[in-house]
Amino acid sequence: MAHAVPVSPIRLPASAVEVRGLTKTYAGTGKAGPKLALKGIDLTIPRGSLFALLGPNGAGKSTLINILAGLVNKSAGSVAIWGTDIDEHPRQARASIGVVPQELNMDPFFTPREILELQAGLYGVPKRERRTDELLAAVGLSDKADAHARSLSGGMKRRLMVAKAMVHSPPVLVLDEPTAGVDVELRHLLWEHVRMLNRAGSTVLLTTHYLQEAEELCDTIAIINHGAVVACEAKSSLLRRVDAKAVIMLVDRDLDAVPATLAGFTADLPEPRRLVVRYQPSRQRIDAVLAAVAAAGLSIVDLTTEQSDLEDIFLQLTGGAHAAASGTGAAA
Ligand SMILES: Nc1ncnc2c1ncn2[C@@H]1O[C@H](COP(=O)(O)OP(=O)(O)OP(=O)(O)O)[C@@H](O)[C@H]1O
Repeated sequence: MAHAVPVSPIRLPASAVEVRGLTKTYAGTGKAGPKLALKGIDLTIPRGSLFALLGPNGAGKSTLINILAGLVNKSAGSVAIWGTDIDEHPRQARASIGVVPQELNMDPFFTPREILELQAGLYGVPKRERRTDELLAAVGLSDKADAHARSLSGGMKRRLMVAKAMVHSPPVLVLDEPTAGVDVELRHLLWEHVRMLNRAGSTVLLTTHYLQEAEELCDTIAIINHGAVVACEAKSSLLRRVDAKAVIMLVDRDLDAVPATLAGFTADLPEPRRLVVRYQPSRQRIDAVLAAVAAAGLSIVDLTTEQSDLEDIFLQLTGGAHAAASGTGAAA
């Protein structure tokens, strides 16, 4: 009688990346003394997440990414990528991660197909397992497969870099400033592409100076400042951290001053008919604001509300030492 062979479940790591007590001190050069770039950080990147790493210039983002990529040696602490310790099994750890660097470094005389084939060779991917055509199609470059890389636009080159980082099918993909310097339209295309990769199962870690990019694209956000992690949590919980909302009302008559009925709130009168009332949603309700306006005998003609965004939280957590810009602007 045949016995059923127990099927062993595929073992997936609890988290995509686990960083514990990670420290990096760069040796001093010339007059400059040693630089402590990472101060014993702990960081967990959940499996399947679309994770943003934010921080002002010099915070330590590139240092962290370069350690993950095996390009910079850590001074202390441990790093596991897809469950593999980078010290114990460096090759296996490196095979679990694909890094798209900021600079578009590629040989201009090779074609996208050749670039992907070379990269696959570098990672020892056997010919029959290569997915060159599939990857070119995935990044929308099938029709450029045999064109010289120098003839590609900046956006095409960036997409080719993403394909290049994926030739060895790493479960973790790191994108360093993926949309730096690209126009708004292309940025949206790249975002869509990153979402698609994430839906297809890749854990994506990206660094960005565009706070809007992190807010729109990512589900988990870490902020580092001066080599330390100052926040690492789900975007929704991070956004709830700043407990402040504003309600802006246009009222039916001119006022000389903020009505006394609004004494329990922080209120301004920027124009005779425009009242701005700030409140803390955790302990105050918008009904109370509206009731206080009604109690002053005013009718509301129009009303809008404003909520704190990632920029407020970023500035609060990094000490505002940094001129962040929202919208399409850069935070650097
Ligand atoms: N090779 C190096 N030698 C000495 N110091 C370095 C070296 N690389 C980085 N640093 C320093 O380490 C700190 C962290 O730098 P890092 O490049 O990791 O920051 P970052 O967050 O990536 O900044 P940016 O947003 O400007 O890219 C900075 O003070 C930087 O000057």
